[in-house]
Amino acid sequence: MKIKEIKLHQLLMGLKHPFTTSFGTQQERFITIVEAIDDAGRSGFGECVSGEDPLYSEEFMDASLIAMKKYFAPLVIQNEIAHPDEVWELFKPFKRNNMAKSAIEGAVWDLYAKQEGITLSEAIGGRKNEVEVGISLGLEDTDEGLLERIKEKVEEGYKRIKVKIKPGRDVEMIRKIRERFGDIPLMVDANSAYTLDDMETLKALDAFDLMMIEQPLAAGDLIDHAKLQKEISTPVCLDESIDSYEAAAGAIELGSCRIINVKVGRVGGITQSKKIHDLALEHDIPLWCGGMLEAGVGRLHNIAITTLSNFTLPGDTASSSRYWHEDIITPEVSAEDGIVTVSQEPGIGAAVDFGKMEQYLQKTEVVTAEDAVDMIFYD
Ligand SMILES: O=C(O)CCC(=O)C1=CC=C[C@@H](O)[C@@H]1C(=O)O
Ligand SMILES: [Mg+2]
Repeated sequence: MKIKEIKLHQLLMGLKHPFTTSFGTQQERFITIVEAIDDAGRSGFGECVSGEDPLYSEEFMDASLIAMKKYFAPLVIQNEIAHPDEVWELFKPFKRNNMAKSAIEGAVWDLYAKQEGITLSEAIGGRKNEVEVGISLGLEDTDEGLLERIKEKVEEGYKRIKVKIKPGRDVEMIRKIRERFGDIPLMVDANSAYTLDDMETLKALDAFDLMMIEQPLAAGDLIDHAKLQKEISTPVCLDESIDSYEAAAGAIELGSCRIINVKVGRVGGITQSKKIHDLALEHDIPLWCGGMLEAGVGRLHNIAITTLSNFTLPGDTASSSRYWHEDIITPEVSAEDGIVTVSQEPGIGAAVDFGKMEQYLQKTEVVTAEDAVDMIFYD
């Protein structure tokens, strides 16, 4: 495959409803849509999921944009790529910057699938025609406000409800949810807000028969999570700590978790996600696909990865309309009773709608073959 140029479409999208986690409240989302264009004028799309600030992880959009422009976009233009699995190898000398790598790699995967006339799911090796999805709800100002949101989403049929917790908004809040909604599939995500000093609180959560507790302790930690998992019966699920295949292997070996949330961007792309998938399958660790408040392109990539067999738990990929007044793809992602049907159109399976994108577009930058990877220590 020969990629002629890459466009980086930088969007600013207002969220319909503010999203509050243990580390802050988000009202809008900066998103970069990567468009890789081949000699025949076909386009493949990826989405960069870095945050605006390095709060969820060390990556943030300004840095990702530089990494994409300076290294990863030029590398895929300057090299002939036979299969998208080669992209990770091409990027390998450059450390981390996984979300930037994944955005470029994702566009190459979509382009490859379109060139082959197959769906992205088929290109990855997925088998499902539909996937089950849940919803991730941020903290509300009051527990009553959260209960109202949950009621709405349970009625919409989402297959599980994930709520954010933080110290002071945990045990009592979960008790109220259980009292009101009985035994709905429920999980919590702490975004690394606790330490082992909070063992009493974390143990108290065991009483609520939660599907899992996601990333209770420090981002990157595996040791303390292994200690915690020994003390509680609720499965620990790791998100922020699994930033590579090696981290997944370490977590499995140490017993740091019983479930893994795979975010394609966080682990460096689809090729790495597949590797983690196969490893987890071998060790009976179920997976689900986490969300990063994506626009349509990222949602479609998430759906494609979820079609792999060991993504057995409902993920975060809720309907486009839960986040955006208008998404940038046609048709939008739509969950019916917690089920998303996988499109049979080639590639990501929906059109990027430039008309709709216009309202969010801040800037488009174009990277061509002339934009060299200018490194002092690189030949
Ligand atoms: O996209 C979604 O609906 C999931 C949102 C979500 O839970 C998260 C998005 C971005 C960063 C984190 O706060 C977080 C998570 O930890 O999973
Ligand atoms: Mg999380």
